[in-house]
Amino acid sequence: MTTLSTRGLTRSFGGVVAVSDVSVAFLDGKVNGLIGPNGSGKTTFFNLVTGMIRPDSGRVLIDSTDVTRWSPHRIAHAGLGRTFQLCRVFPRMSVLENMLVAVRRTRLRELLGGVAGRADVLRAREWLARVGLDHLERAEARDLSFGQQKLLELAAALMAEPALVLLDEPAGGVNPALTERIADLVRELNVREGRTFLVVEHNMELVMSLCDHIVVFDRGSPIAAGTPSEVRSDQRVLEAYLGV
Ligand SMILES: Nc1ncnc2c1ncn2[C@@H]1O[C@H](COP(=O)(O)OP(=O)(O)OP(=O)(O)O)[C@@H](O)[C@H]1O
Repeated sequence: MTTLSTRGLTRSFGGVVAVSDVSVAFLDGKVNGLIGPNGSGKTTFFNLVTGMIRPDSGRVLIDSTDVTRWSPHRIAHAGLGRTFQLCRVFPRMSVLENMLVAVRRTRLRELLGGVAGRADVLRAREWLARVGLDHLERAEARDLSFGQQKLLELAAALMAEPALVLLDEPAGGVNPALTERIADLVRELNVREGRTFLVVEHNMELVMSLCDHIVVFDRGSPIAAGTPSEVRSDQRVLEAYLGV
């Protein structure tokens, strides 16, 4: 099990405090949700915990290890994988190559010039089959639909076998059928393999049906946390969304 928590995490951009004194803990082995109105600091929070940007103050902990100033690469090695809101695949590489690059990025040996091993190719094909993209392994990533690219990005993140997976708007811009496939995959990876998820998502129906535990941000800070039904009936959450 891998526990992600923060203590007093803070980050400003110019005069805007995007993430303000955030101390939260996510639940091991569960699907955690992070929701909040536009601009409430969710993506900045993701970027802070994955080492993409540095906090002004505060700490990020994986289990009891302080990973606050670690590089994204080192944090990935500690078991934390992620996808991006706007999806990051290599457009001119094939689907299979995208999967293998993901492995190489996490392994120094291969960065220094190795060719992907047979075992990696087999594993890549297994993941592609699990996300339903195996028939497209030779296609260039840019020829996939946006939803398929998101599935590819998720499959590539899974090549590193992360214990904890952060998904930034997995359903954003994705059609309902692919959204359902992504949701099924998250459930399966969570229930069968015990992987922990942290999902930022604007699709409330999906968040409420997928997540066990939800943290709600407003103006850079958590204002509520609990089960979907607890959060849904919380007055502060309703006010934040209605902008009252
Ligand atoms: N690189 C940046 N430079 C300047 N301001 C930024 C930067 N990144 C984020 N912000 C500001 O920080 C605040 C939080 O933004 P952030 O993108 O983290 O929110 P969010 O909850 O992910 O929003 P959304 O739901 O729209 O994706 C916003 O006011 C945003 O304008």
